[in-house]
Parts: sequence; C-alpha cells; structure tokens
Amino acid sequence: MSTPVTADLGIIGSGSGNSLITPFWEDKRVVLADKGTGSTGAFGGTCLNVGCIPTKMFVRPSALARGPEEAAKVDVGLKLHSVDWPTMRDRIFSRVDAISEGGRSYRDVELENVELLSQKVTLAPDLLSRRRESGRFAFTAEDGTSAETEQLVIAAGSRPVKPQVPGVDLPQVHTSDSIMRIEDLPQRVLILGGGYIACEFAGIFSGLGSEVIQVNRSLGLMSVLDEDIQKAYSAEAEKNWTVLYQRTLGAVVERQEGGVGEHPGVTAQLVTSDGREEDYDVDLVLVAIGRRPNTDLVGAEEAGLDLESDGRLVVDDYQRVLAQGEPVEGLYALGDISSEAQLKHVANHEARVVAHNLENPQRLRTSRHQAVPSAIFSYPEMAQVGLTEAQASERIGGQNITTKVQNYGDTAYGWAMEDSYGIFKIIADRRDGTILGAHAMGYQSSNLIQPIVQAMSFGQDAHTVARGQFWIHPALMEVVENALLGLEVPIPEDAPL
Ligand SMILES: Cc1cc2nc3c(=O)[nH]c(=O)nc-3n(C[C@H](O)[C@H](O)[C@H](O)COP(=O)(O)OP(=O)(O)OC[C@H]3O[C@@H](n4cnc5c(N)ncnc54)[C@H](O)[C@@H]3O)c2cc1C
Ligand SMILES: NC(=O)c1ccc[n+]([C@@H]2O[C@H](COP(=O)([O-])OP(=O)(O)OC[C@H]3O[C@@H](n4cnc5c(N)ncnc54)[C@H](O)[C@@H]3O)[C@@H](O)[C@H]2O)c1
Repeated sequence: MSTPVTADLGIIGSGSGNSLITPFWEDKRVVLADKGTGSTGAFGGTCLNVGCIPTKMFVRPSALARGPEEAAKVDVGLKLHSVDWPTMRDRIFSRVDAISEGGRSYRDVELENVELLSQKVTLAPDLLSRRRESGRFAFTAEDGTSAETEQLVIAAGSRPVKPQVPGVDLPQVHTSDSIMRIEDLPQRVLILGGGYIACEFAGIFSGLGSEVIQVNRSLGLMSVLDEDIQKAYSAEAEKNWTVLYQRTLGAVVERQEGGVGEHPGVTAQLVTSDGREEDYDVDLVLVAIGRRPNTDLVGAEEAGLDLESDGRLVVDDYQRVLAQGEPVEGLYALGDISSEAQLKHVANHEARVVAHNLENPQRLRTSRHQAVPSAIFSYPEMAQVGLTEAQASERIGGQNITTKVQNYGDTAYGWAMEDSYGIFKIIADRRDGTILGAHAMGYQSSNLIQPIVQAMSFGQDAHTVARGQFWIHPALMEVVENALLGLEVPIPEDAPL
C-alpha cells in the first residue's frame, strides 16, 4: 500500500467546496477530491457545469425567442428567423468549460499547496475510530491513493434520480447532466417531473420551438409553492405546452424514426394513476424527478455518520457532521449533501460559514437558514421566500394573517406590458405587520422578490418597507409596493407617510 497523502485540510467536492481554499491555507496542505461532474467529467460541480449557470444561459435565448408573442400584445410585429441550437450550445459551453478547466488547472498546477485527486473517493469505514486514535480523517480514492487530513469537509453534492423502468438507460433518456449538450434541438420532447428542473426545461424547450409534453405524477405543477402560485403557474403552463398529470413513466422503447443526431426517437410508455398505458412518440425524454444526496457515493453510512430520512448528512448549526447524535470535531458538510434546500446560494452561505469555522475552531459561527428565497426560471418565472399561506395559517392561525395578491396588470408598468398573468402575493401577521412570506409569478419575479427577502432578513415590518422608502414610478417594482400597501397591518401614528 502506498504512503497516504497527508494534509491539514481535506475537501470532497469541487463545487461549493472549492471556495474553502482561501489564502489562510497558503502555507498549509490541502487535498481536494472530485470525481468530475456531468457527461464530460468536469471540474467545479453542478452549478457551473450542469446546473444554475448553463440552464439560465439557455433561459435567456428561449425568452428572446418568445419575442414575437410578447410584442404582438403591444401591437409590434416581430418575426423569429431562427434558433441555432448547435451554435448556442457551443457558445454556452465554450464559456462554461473554459471556467471549469481554468479552475482545475489553478488548483492542480498553480497552487503548490493543493493536491487535486480527480477521482471518486470513499471515507474510511473506520473513520471515527481512526480519528480518535490518530487525530486524522482518512479517505481512499478508486486507484488506491489514500489521504489523511486534520480537518475534512464533505461537499459532495447530489445527483439526479432515475426511475427504475425498462429503457431508462437508453441514450435518448437524459437527465439535466446531459440534456444541454445534445446535438440539436428536439422537435418533440417528453419531460418527466413537475418540479424546478422539469419546469425550467419545459420553458426553455417550448420557447425555442420544441413541442413539449410535461408529465407529472401529482395533480398540478410546482407543488412546493404557495397554492395561488401553483395554480396560476399550472394554468399558464397548460396554455404554453402539453401538461399531463397523474401519470408516470413505465418504459422507454427505441423507434426507427425521429430522434436527434445519431440516435432515433423513442416511444415513452406512460402509466396513468388508474393503470392505463399511453404511448408518446418523441425524440428524447428528460427525467427530472428529484436529486438524491451523494452520501452513498462517499460511504457516509458505512463510516458511521448520521443520515436524515432522505439520505442527507445530519449537521448541527455550525455545519459539523453528527455521528450518533454528537458533532464530530473537525468534520464539516455543506451544500446539497446536507442541506434541505438544494440551492446554490444556500451552499455558498454554508461554505462561508465552514471556511470561517475551519480557520477559527475556537470561535465557531452558525449558519442561517431563515428567509431563504428561490426562483424557478420557467415561463413564466416564479419566486418565493418564507411561508406559504397554508404554512402561515398553521403556524400562527388563519385569523392572524393578512394576504394581498397584486396583479402586475393593475400597475402602470403592467399596463405597458399588457400583462395578463403576473401576480405578487405577500403574507403578513396582521397583528404587527411582520412579513411571513412572498410568492410571485411573472416577468422578473426573481428580482422583484428581493426587497421582501431583505425586509424579512432585517426584521422590517410591511408598512415600514412600503412607506419608509421611495419606489420609482412607474417601475415594475410598484407591484411589490402595492402588494405591501394592500396588507391589513397596523400603522403606527408616527409611521412614515
Ligand atoms: C439543472 C439544475 C439547475 C439548477 N439551477 C439552480 C438555480 O438556478 N439556482 C440555485 O440556487 N440552484 C440551482 N440548482 C441547484 C444547485 O446547482 C446546487 O444546489 C448546488 O450546485 C450544490 O452545490 P454543492 O457544492 O453542494 O454540490 P456540487 O456542486 O454538486 O459539488 C459536488 C461535487 O462532488 C463531487 N463528488 C460527489 N461524490 C464524490 C466522491 N465520492 N468523490 C469525489 N467527488 C465526489 C461531484 O462530482 C461534484 O463535483 C440547479 C441544479 C440543477 C441540477
Ligand atoms: N432555479 C433553481 O433554484 C433550481 C433549478 C433547478 C434545480 N434546483 C434544485 O434542484 C432540486 C431538484 O430538482 P428536481 O426538479 O429534479 O426535483 P423537485 O423535487 O423540484 O421535483 C420533482 C418532481 O418530480 C415529480 N415526480 C417524482 N417522481 C415522479 C415520477 N416517478 N413520475 C412523474 N413525476 C414524478 C414530483 O411530483 C415533483 O414534481 C430542486 O428541488 C431545487 O432545489 C433549483
């Protein structure tokens, strides 16, 4: 057996984990292990290579391709000439791949204190007893290279779940890991799932001109959102592409014709909730039914670490990993492998906390998971923060909440847009004006929600936010101002006017 690589810090995962290598470690040794992400085995994790960044780089051209539809509402005739998928794809990935490669070579070649293990690694099954005896954490790579480190961070992320059905491993069945690199735009695509990823890709492909069939197991899309947004979005999606509910994928069978590039099309065999079978001939299938934490890939359970019921690592407020209910000193986790919210801004925040705690073990800081917003960059776009109306009613009693749903179309900028569907909903405690949540669907809702995130983060009440500042007239942000003003909350005598 070869001599283990020894280091002060070990990191498993080069996504958000990559940012832990701060100047503090310059005169110390770091081992960074990453097996590679997506169909190209890229460095730098999900967000950069197969997640947030490339998806939004496809959302933008897709939104522009909807230009004629939007322009027609305001009496302008536009014509879409072409959508050049191969050029678009290559432009997007030439940027993404260059950043990924730059990141790899910076870590691997330029930083002398960092050893990069471009392999899948597994925690030593006797991780905890060895740590007690030697003071070090141990893990091993597939080629037998082993590493021992004083502190260790598990930032190994999550991966797409695939249903175990016949044909699911055909090359025409994609996940978000591979779909963005396909050779050409499909004419007809079936998307399985009704959550973030399915709704974003349904928006992308339908905007670019593909015929989209979205299939969800439950009734309605985006079931995690507030009911008003969920219903409004489902109704819009049903107008924009085909949406089928209460069905799932039974099998995928290769056909002779259709398809994209070298692969022929497939028949997606769906099974309805009452047991009927329905066949859809499509060019390809995208499966987007959730992501599972990579705890199995790192051997977390075998190493004696505690797991949540959904397979995530259990961490305390300092992001320390728990074993038998107790935090293991020097062992941290962050991002999708331990976080309830699989969101990049959450992983980044946790990484800042872990970076601090690694460098200051005597002054540990806690992570914060209140007022975590998210946006779904579909068509229409959606955004949310805080409690849904149902959750707020359960938390403080329905009689104590006040809500306002502001239509974009009832504001000046909404008139300019001829907007017919945008809504912004705020939920507050009617007793003291505390903002409990906000939920929106419509143009730029991911930006419009930020003042509410700010108010919730800094504890500002609804009336103070509405009247304690100027709102630019007649900007679209007046949607938010009007939603705040529509809440029935107490207004103190000396409140700003
Ligand atoms: C299609 C898509 C779109 C998204 N869009 C958004 C968005 O718009 N906004 C948003 O906030 N979030 C979005 N997300 C979620 C976001 O990408 C993730 O929450 C975030 O990237 C998680 O970061 P992480 O550091 O935890 O994991 P990752 O970035 O996945 O990093 C984990 C790394 O660990 C490596 N690894 C795993 N196991 C091992 C092992 N045993 N040995 C060695 N290496 C290993 C992996 O290869 C990977 O590189 C999106 C996700 C997807 C899939
Ligand atoms: N914009 C963003 O912030 C963004 C974008 C993409 C992904 N993400 C993150 O990635 C996570 C994973 O995304 P996701 O969309 O894969 O999962 P998800 O949990 O958001 O949605 C899964 C969906 O698949 C459906 N489903 C599950 N099994 C099914 C089956 N067998 N047949 C048909 N439908 C089925 C569920 O009803 C649900 O609608 C998200 O929860 C989110 O945290 C975030």
